[in-house]
Amino acid sequence: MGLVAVIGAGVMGETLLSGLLRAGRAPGDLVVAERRPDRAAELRAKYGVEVIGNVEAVEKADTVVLVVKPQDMGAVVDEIAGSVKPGALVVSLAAGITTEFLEQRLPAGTPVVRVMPNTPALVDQGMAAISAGAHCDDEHLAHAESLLSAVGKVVQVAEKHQDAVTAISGSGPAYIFYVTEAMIEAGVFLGLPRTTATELVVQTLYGAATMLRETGDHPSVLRENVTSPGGTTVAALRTLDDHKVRAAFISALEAARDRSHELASGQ
Ligand SMILES: NC(=O)C1=CN([C@@H]2O[C@H](COP(=O)(O)OP(=O)(O)OC[C@H]3O[C@@H](n4cnc5c(N)ncnc54)[C@H](O)[C@@H]3O)[C@@H](O)[C@H]2O)C=CC1
Ligand SMILES: O=C(O)[C@@H]1CCC=N1
Repeated sequence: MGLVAVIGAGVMGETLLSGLLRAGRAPGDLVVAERRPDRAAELRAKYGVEVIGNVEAVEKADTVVLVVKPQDMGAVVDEIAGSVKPGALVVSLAAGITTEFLEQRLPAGTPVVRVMPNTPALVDQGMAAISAGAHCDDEHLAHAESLLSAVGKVVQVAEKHQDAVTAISGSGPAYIFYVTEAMIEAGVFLGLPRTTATELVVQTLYGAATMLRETGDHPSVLRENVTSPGGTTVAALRTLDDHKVRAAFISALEAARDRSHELASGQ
């Protein structure tokens, strides 16, 4: 894999950087480029990594990982294109940005992998989907996979599915945190102390997620097991249906999918 350059170290860039270090990669095997000087200093102090300019980082990197916002991607790629080492792999973690967008701006034949990660990578429980660009071989894909598997699961998907993946697992943690907040507020409304409500909700989510993963049972089966006839759960679920929560989820994820698609055009 050689030297890895992380270009853009905000939330997602730091998540990947910290995961690679946790997985045993030496700080000397990584360089970071970050536009904000205060952030650069923070990362240098926290991780002992070299933080340098975009071009300088790319010049020496065998793998270039782009983690800037989709809206900044065109400017960054135009800046670094002339400095990418022949044979270096370019990996993009940006929502919406296609491999074609990058290939058109990079030297002809540059291998590009598009990745959609998510923030649970911070606790090594990430979910990343990867797609090959036009000049990628199996070795390039394996290389990108090994980078992301340091912080969680990795699946390969056809690039046409990446906007849907972004809507589901890329943005997904936010929906879960939103539901968590709503359940905690409901607990407070029902008179529970906030700390108690929080502990109940977080452990319930963790337990339910663990059941889904460990039993492999369909969520409908697991939900039915909680839903006693004429009981409390069915009363709550009926109210959720009255408020069209299931339909709202479908519309919400459709909006995220569409927004991901729009981001490709720099909007
Ligand atoms: N936050 C998330 O949950 C996820 C984010 N992503 C993708 O990761 C990318 C970054 O997102 P976040 O980390 O959330 O954003 P962010 O705003 O926290 O980080 C972006 C970083 O790039 C830096 N930057 C901007 N222009 C630069 C330049 N020209 N040179 C060097 N550094 C530059 C910024 O200073 C900032 O620190 C986006 O493309 C996003 O679609 C993908 C999946 C999940
Ligand atoms: O909200 C966003 O655009 C990024 C991509 C997926 C998660 N966060």
